[in-house]
Amino acid sequence: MTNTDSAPLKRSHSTPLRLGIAGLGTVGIGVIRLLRAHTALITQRTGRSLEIVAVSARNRQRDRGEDLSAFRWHEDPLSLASDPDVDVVVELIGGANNPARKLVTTALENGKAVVTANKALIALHGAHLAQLSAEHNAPLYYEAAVAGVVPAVKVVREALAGDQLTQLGGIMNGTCNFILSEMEETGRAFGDVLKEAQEKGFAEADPSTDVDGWDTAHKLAILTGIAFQPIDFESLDVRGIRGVTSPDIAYTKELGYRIKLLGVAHRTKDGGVDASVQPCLVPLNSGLAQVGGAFNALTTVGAFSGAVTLSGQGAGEGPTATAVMADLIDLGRGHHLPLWGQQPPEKAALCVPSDTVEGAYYLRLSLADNVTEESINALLDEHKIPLKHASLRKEANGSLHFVCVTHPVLAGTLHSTLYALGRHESLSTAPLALKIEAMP
Ligand SMILES: NC(=O)C1=CN([C@@H]2O[C@H](COP(=O)(O)OP(=O)(O)OC[C@H]3O[C@@H](n4cnc5c(N)ncnc54)[C@H](OP(=O)(O)O)[C@@H]3O)[C@@H](O)[C@H]2O)C=CC1
Ligand SMILES: N[C@@H](CCO)C(=O)O
Repeated sequence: MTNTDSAPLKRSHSTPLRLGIAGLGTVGIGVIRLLRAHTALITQRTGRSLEIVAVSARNRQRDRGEDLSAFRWHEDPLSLASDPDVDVVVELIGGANNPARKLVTTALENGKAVVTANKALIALHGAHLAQLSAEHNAPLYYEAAVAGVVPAVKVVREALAGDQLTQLGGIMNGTCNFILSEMEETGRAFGDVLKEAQEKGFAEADPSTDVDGWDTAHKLAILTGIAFQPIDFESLDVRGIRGVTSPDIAYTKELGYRIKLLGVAHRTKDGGVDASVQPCLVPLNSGLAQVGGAFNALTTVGAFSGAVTLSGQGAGEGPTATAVMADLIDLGRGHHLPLWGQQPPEKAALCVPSDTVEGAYYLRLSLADNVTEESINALLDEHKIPLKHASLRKEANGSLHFVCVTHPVLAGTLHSTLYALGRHESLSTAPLALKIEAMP
C-alpha cells in the first residue's frame, strides 16, 4: 500500500519535511551530523529538504558536540507529538515504556509520521502501533531498529515480499559480536570489552538487554513478524552470552567452530514458527564466522529467492543514523507502508516450544576436585546425552573442564540435564551448552 494522502508528507519540492527529534544520544546526534554533512545530497534524493525544527532530551545543558541553538527545545519529549511545526517525530530515546511509548502513540494519534530505532517498542507493542498507524493514516518506519545500517526491514518487507521465506536469522547484536570477537582476538575479559562497547555507543542503556539476548530477540521478533507472522514475544526462547568464557572460545576453535550469538527463526511445515536466540557454534569456514566486531549479518532463505545474506555495521552512530535517514527519505518521497508490510492476523502466534527441537551441542562442564572423566561420562549416559566425542582439559590455573560434542538431542532433554548437573557436587560452576548451528 502506498499512500500519499497524509498532507505533510505529500511530495513537494517547495515545502521541507519538518522533523522533531526526541533523544540526542549516539543515534540522535548522529542523525543531526549526517543531515548537516549531506544536506544537498539528501534534498536532491528526497525531492524536498529535511529540516530539523525541534529537539528534546533529558539534559539541556549537556555538551553534545553539535550546535543545537537553531532548534526549538522541548523540555518534555511528549510535547513534540503536538508541536504543529513537526511533521515527523523521530523517536531516539529507546525502551519499550514511557516516555518513548507514549511519545510514539501520541504522535500517531495526532496523525504525525514517526521514525524510530526502538526495537523493544516495535517488538513488544508493534500490533497496537500498527493499528494506530492504520487508524490515523500515520506512517511508522523503523529500519534502524534491526541490524543498524543493514537494510534488514527493507529487504524482508519489500524486496522479498513476493516469496514465502522458510528461514531467517543471523548475528543481530553488535555489542555481543564485538565482545566475542575481542575476547577471541585479544584474550580480554568479558567485562572489560563490554565497557568498551558502551563507550563506543553500541550497547543499550541497560547492557544486560544486549548480553542476555533480549536485544537480538526484539530484532528477531520484528523480522519474524514481517516474514512469517507476528509472534508472542513471551514464547521466544532467549539465552545470552554471559556464560561464555575464554576457555570455551579456545576449545570451540580447536574443534573447528567460532561462537556467535544468533537469532534464528524457521517456518515449520505446518506454518508455525520455531524461533530462538542463543550463543551458537558456527563452522570456522562459514560466512557467519567471518563477521567480526560490531558487524551484523542476516541470512534469509526462501523457495524462490534462495539464500540472501546481508552484512554491515549493526550498531554505532554513523551506521544507525544512515538507517534512520533512509526512513526519513522514504517518508519525504511520500512512501507509506503498513508496519508489517501487510495486514497482520488478529492474534500473535506462539513459537513452537524450543524443548521439542533437536540439535547437536558443545558442552563444557567445569569439574570439582577429584572428579574423574569416567564419572562424568556415566552421569551424561544416565541422562541419555549421546556423546560424539569428549576430552578432559586442564587450564593453567588448575581448573578442570570436561569438554564434549553431542549427537543430536532434544533441547528439552539437554536443558533438564544441565539443570540437574548444575546442582551436582561434581561440578564447580554452572555447565555451558552451545548449539551447533549450520545456517546457509
Ligand atoms: N546506539 C546504537 O548503536 C543503536 C541504537 N539503537 C536504538 O536507538 C535508540 C537510541 O539509542 P542511543 O542513541 O544509543 O541511546 P543513548 O542512550 O545514547 O541516547 C538516549 C537519548 O534519549 C534521551 N532520553 C533518555 N531518557 C529520556 C527521557 N526520559 N526524557 C527525554 N529524553 C530522554 C537521553 O537524554 P540525555 O542525553 O539528556 O541523557 C539521550 O539523549 C534506542 O532505541 C536504541 O535501541 C538502534 C540501533 C543502534
Ligand atoms: N545495542 C544494539 C544497538 C544496535 O541495535 C547492538 O549492540 O546491536
